[in-house]
Amino acid sequence: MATQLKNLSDFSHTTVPDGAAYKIAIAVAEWNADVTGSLYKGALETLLKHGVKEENITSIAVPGSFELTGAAEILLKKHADLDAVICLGCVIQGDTKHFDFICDAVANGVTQVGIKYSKPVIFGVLTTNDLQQALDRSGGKHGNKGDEAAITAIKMAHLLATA
Ligand SMILES: Nc1c(NC[C@H](O)[C@H](O)[C@H](O)CO)[nH]c(=O)[nH]c1=O
Ligand SMILES: CC(=O)[C@@H](O)COP(=O)(O)O
Repeated sequence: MATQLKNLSDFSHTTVPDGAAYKIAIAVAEWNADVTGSLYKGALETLLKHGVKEENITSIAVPGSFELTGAAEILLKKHADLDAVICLGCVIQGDTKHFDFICDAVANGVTQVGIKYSKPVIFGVLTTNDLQQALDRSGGKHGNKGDEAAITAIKMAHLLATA
């Protein structure tokens, strides 16, 4: 499987633009808080490492991943100067189809919000079969999806500013 071949958070630091000029928001779901807390820590540290100023980072928490779409809408409607929104969550398969509905809703929802506001809305949501897969991707052997989301946000903000 692809993920067994590499750490998904490996990035060439020379290809990441300087984030000093960008204002970025992070929306993080509280469901599976141990996992999403690690995603958030990784995203925040990565933004700071790549030059985003602490005063230019806005963070909000929402109950679950399903609410991330609403969070992105609220943030971009209220803060027109945002350059990107990072949405972090962890959806773990249970016994019913609820997992499918949440995953589809948040993936499609954040996509539509990004299109609506012409701003990068980054899908940093783990959608896993079990807790171990989530732990492996939030600071474990397969890296940290939060790091990846932060790098993506900076790259897309740079693209928006320079295209
Ligand atoms: N089971 C998970 C949820 N469920 C909650 C939903 O996201 C939502 O808050 C609820 O349906 C009310 O609208 N959320 C996750 O983020 N992760 C899960 O595993
Ligand atoms: C993704 C979920 O909502 C899930 O954790 C809920 O579990 P279940 O499908 O057993 O109700």
